[in-house]
Amino acid sequence: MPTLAHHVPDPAQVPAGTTLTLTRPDDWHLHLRDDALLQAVLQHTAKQFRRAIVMPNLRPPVTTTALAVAYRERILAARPAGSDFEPLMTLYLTDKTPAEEIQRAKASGLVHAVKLYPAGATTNSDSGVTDLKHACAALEAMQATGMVLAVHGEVTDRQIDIFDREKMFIDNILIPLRRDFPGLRVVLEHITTRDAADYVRDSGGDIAATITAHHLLYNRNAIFTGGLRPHYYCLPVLKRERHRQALLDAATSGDARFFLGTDSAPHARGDKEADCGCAGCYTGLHALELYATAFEAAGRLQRLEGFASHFGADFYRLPRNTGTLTLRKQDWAIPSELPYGERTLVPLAPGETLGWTVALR
Ligand SMILES: NC(=O)N[C@@H](CC(=O)O)C(=O)O
Ligand SMILES: [Zn+2]
Ligand SMILES: [Zn+2]
Repeated sequence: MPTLAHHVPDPAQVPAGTTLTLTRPDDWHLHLRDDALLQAVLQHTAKQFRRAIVMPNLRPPVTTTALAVAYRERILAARPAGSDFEPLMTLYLTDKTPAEEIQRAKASGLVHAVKLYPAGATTNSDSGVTDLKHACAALEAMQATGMVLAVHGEVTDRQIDIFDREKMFIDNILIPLRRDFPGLRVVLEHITTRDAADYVRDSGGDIAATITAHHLLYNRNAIFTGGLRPHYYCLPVLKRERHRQALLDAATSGDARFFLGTDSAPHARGDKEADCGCAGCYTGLHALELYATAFEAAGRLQRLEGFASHFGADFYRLPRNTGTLTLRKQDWAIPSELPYGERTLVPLAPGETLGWTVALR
């Protein structure tokens, strides 16, 4: 097997032992799953983040406020002892979501976004929206109540090259949608291209984007280094280096429209190492260490706090956290796998060494 050691960039800019203290960060795009997998991953996220926007793509999907409230209870029950982690719930938009469901979600105070999965775009998206014209009533209610629309921004037409699906979504779906609903508050999730970063930076109105650690650290070569690397496969798929550079520029620019969303998306090892492997990278274990590595490589560690701890809360109109988290420049070996039940989970960059450790909170 070829070594993966060259994968994580090797910045070596900051002396060992340096510490970086941030306001406690939040994760604005996270998959926690359910049952045994929820049990396995929640402890990792709860150590790193105070709050997270929890994605609703369970089977069956979280389509109602009642389901979101019940899911929230399961998450709270799975927290490690003493944890004050707070799940921020989302609803899964379908062709049939009624306006009243949006009003109920808003009134609950527990649902903070509604998620648009174009049907078939990604993991567990088959109940997603087939055509936005079916979602008009829900979108109007979202616009009226200020509920955030969180978007998986890829077209699903198989004729379109997979590397072009994000740009095509912006041009053909997002721009017309925002023209029809100018007051809609939108987060374009897990952006992967220069086109998306330019669009979010330059267009007017209430729009922001989340950026994952893996899209800041890797380009598409990572999927094919010496052979096929399923643990680097996610959607939207990693892109060319020039896109990675644009994302790193955006994340480290200090522009409040760009903030942290890990898109940590755990799948059992066997479900990724398969004929038709699942999309998703597991970064819940070491998200902040990965982001710190990317920001350090860009020479912009001082911009990490805004990105990780301020801008997302501001966009979601939630108070910024109190308390702090400290990262220390200290080598830390990423485990090659993690047990959960009878199965295992492979974190991003298994077996590699990161230069940062979460020291204390
Ligand atoms: N990002 C992924 O590759 N996978 C996510 C779904 C998603 O966020 O699109 C998952 O739920 O596994
Ligand atoms: Zn997605
Ligand atoms: Zn996701």
